[in-house]
Amino acid sequence: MFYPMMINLDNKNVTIIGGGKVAFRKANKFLEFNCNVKVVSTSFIKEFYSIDVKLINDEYRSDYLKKSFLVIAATSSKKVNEDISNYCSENNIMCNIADDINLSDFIVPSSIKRGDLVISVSTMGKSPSLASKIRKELEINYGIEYEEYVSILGDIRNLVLQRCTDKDEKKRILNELVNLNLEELKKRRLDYENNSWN
Ligand SMILES: C[C@@]1(CC(=O)O)C2=NC(=C\c3[nH]c(c(CCC(=O)O)c3CC(=O)O)Cc3[nH]c(c(CC(=O)O)c3CCC(=O)O)/C=C3\N/C(=C\2)[C@@H](CCC(=O)O)[C@]3(C)CC(=O)O)/[C@H]1CCC(=O)O
Ligand SMILES: NC(=O)c1ccc[n+]([C@@H]2O[C@H](COP(=O)([O-])OP(=O)(O)OC[C@H]3O[C@@H](n4cnc5c(N)ncnc54)[C@H](O)[C@@H]3O)[C@@H](O)[C@H]2O)c1
Repeated sequence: MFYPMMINLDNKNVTIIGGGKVAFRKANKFLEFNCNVKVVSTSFIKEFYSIDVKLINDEYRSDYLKKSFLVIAATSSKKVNEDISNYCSENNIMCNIADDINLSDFIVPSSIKRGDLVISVSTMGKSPSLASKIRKELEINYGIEYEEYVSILGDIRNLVLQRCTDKDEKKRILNELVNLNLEELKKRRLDYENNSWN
């Protein structure tokens, strides 16, 4: 079973083997999470040349996986993908094998990111198409305005945690904040910055 968790990828090395559309989709997604992405492949689709990743035009060799925090095998060769999986398990590197969930230590859910709001959907590999369809529905329901909304919630939460000493009161305020709209939330932040509680 795959356990959902959030991994800190700040400045971590992610290595992707393969340069097709699957590798590109994964590379592009990782870039949203502030890590160093290296892609090794015998060919690259043109989209790779306009994103901020290190491209190495070569066949897979295990040397390329050294010092990787995460590895994605997305070549069109089942054999190469299996070799990558074997190297990773022998060397305790977490890997995702794009054509074999059973060889994967982690799988990539479909997700949307609105600043610090991240919503992920997985079907445990039963239907990536359904995960993608639900992601598209979420994109409509949770628009870019959520970026600011969550950021303000974070500001207010810090103020409440600093200034409110009663545990139940703290919980009540934090739970109720999410029912306010953006404008009400901005006003509340101002109120709390000026130290008035209600
Ligand atoms: C979510 C998403 C994230 C991403 O890749 O970034 C993702 N697949 C996406 C799309 C997609 N993938 C496929 C189709 C064609 C329709 C179909 O086959 O169903 C479509 C639809 C499309 O293209 O629109 C084919 C496919 N996928 C896998 C296999 C191999 C296998 O089943 O073993 C094959 C057959 C390959 C073949 O036959 O050659 C395996 C995996 N795909 C996963 C993730 C993991 C499980 C996620 C989950 O929990 O459900 C897992 C297990 C491993 C992994 O990749 O991490 C991304 C949607 C992004 C978005 O749009 O939001
Ligand atoms: N997980 C998913 O979401 C998903 C979705 C569709 C397909 N797949 C699987 O992912 C894999 C890749 O799919 P794609 O559509 O991107 O394929 P693709 O054929 O477009 O790309 C494959 C890439 O692998 C590279 N490659 C092949 N052999 C290599 C080697 N020895 N060393 C380095 N690079 C090598 C090729 O140059 C090419 O860039 C396939 O196995 C496919 O079945 C996974």
